[in-house]
Amino acid sequence: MEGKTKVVEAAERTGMTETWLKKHRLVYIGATRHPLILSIRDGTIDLSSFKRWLGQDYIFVRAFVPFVASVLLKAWKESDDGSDMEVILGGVASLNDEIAWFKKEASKWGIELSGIVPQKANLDYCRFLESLMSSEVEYIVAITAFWAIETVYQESFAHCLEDGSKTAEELKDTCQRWGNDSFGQYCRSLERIANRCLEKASDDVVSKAEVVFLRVLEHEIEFWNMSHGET
Ligand SMILES: Cc1ncc(CN)c(N)n1
Repeated sequence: MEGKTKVVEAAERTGMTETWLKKHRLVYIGATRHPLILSIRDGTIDLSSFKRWLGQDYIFVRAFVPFVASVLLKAWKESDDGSDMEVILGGVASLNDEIAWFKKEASKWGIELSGIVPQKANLDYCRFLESLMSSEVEYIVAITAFWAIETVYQESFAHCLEDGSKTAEELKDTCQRWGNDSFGQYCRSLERIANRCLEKASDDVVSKAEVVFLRVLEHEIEFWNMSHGET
């Protein structure tokens, strides 16, 4: 009987990310349909907001690299599936391209990246990433955060490329960077890893992962809010 209960619990856990996305729908929409994204999509974006976001995101991405490296290390030590490492390594490779892209894009917009001062929301987000790098944080919790961080950008920028969007030509490259199909597939690979791990995790670890998922969404909203220039 006890064995049967365990099987049922595991089945209920299949697709935990889907459950969370439904449960926290409003916050998820806040993160993926932020006014900055909507203004890119409807062509009304104020370019100074876009440039502020670009400069801050370059700083964020530099801090994101060691976080992803820490997830890779956890996968190597804790994962029961060797192919996780390859997906995460693909993420590291894409961040290498991302950094080069930021430099090129900044020069296109006349932004001096070395002069950017990180804003509070950015520092808070980077500190949060750093807390997840601790060896005490389980792989499952870290991979959940990684999936959520990448997926928010994928869903946000893909929205600016959908039929009917009026995204300016000069911003399409930015939207393509995260909104393209192959980035979408990579996010779904991360989601599959997270779900597979969550299925086998203890209730305690699943709760920790859910809290971290929500905190990622909140940090992403604060991050977009910085583009207003008030923080
Ligand atoms: C804030 C933020 N979140 C996510 C991503 C996607 N790597 C990003 N570049 N910046």
